[in-house]
Amino acid sequence: MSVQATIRRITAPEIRARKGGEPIVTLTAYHAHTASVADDLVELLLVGDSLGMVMHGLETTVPVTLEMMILQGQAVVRGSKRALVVVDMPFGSYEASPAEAFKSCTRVLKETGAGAVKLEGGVRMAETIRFLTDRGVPVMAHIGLTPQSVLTLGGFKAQGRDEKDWEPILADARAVDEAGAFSIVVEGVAEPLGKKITEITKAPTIGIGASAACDGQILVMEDMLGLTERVPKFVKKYGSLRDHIRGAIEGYASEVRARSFPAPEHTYAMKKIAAE
Ligand SMILES: Nc1nc(=O)c2c([nH]1)NC[C@@H]1CN(c3ccc(C(=O)N[C@@H](CCC(=O)O)C(=O)O)cc3)CN21
Ligand SMILES: CC(C)C(=O)C(=O)O
Ligand SMILES: [Mg+2]
Repeated sequence: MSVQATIRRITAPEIRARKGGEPIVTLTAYHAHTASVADDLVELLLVGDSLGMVMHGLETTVPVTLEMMILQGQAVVRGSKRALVVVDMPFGSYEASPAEAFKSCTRVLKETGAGAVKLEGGVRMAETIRFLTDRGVPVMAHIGLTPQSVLTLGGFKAQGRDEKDWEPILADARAVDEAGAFSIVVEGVAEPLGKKITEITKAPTIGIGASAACDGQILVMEDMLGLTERVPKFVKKYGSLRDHIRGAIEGYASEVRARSFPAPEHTYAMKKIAAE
């Protein structure tokens, strides 16, 4: 058996090679259970810092910590076998310098077993993306609507809906592409801009609220399952888990109240005493 045979995961270079090919199917996952359900149906699982909003009820992703990302990254790696696991770097863990980013990113890769990291920012993060990729850290970039900048942007607002705003976003796309990102998340941009970014980059684009022309798509799993209470405009619900869960809990509650649960098959009988 070759040493390679033990590596069954999809790798960052394999995702990179998908540019212009079959669309790359990706979702977020925060836990072992959701990771294991989705693992063989998607190519890539992102442990998004959106977990702060979705799992913890925070208003933004700003308070999310490296410890939170590492804990859920470990869970997703344990729950999956085949998908490439990418962990979002949280606000404050990578922006100050390439050296600080390297320290935070290698901590994530070592402690979780994930195959890559993602960080937000274009031109301003290009030097860091080059520094990391040159030193063995595969980086997924994230441009357009970058939620960690919500405090300076003044809200989660779609970008590039006026053509005069395109140039800085196109410059971001070029910068992260040339810096060696293996793929680029393009979030919350006008549809023609999402298409244009996809046309000018060598790395595959993963759209969320961007364009069907992107090389792949991502959604927050809880959003598309219909589990999240409020969702952005770009979400399509492919399920209605909230209703499904409520139905199950109503069934349980009524049977507990009627004393019809637990039934005999859910209880332990006494051991039979051997005849004397
Ligand atoms: N559940 C969830 N889904 C996400 O996709 C997601 C998160 N949380 N948290 C992290 C970021 C934040 N994201 C967001 C959050 C809100 C809007 C939003 O409310 N947008 C409005 C206004 C758009 C505008 O004015 O331009 C919308 O109507 O979609 C968009 C993206 C995307 N990410
Ligand atoms: C929505 C994706 C791209 C993300 O960054 C997250 O889930 O945090
Ligand atoms: Mg994120």
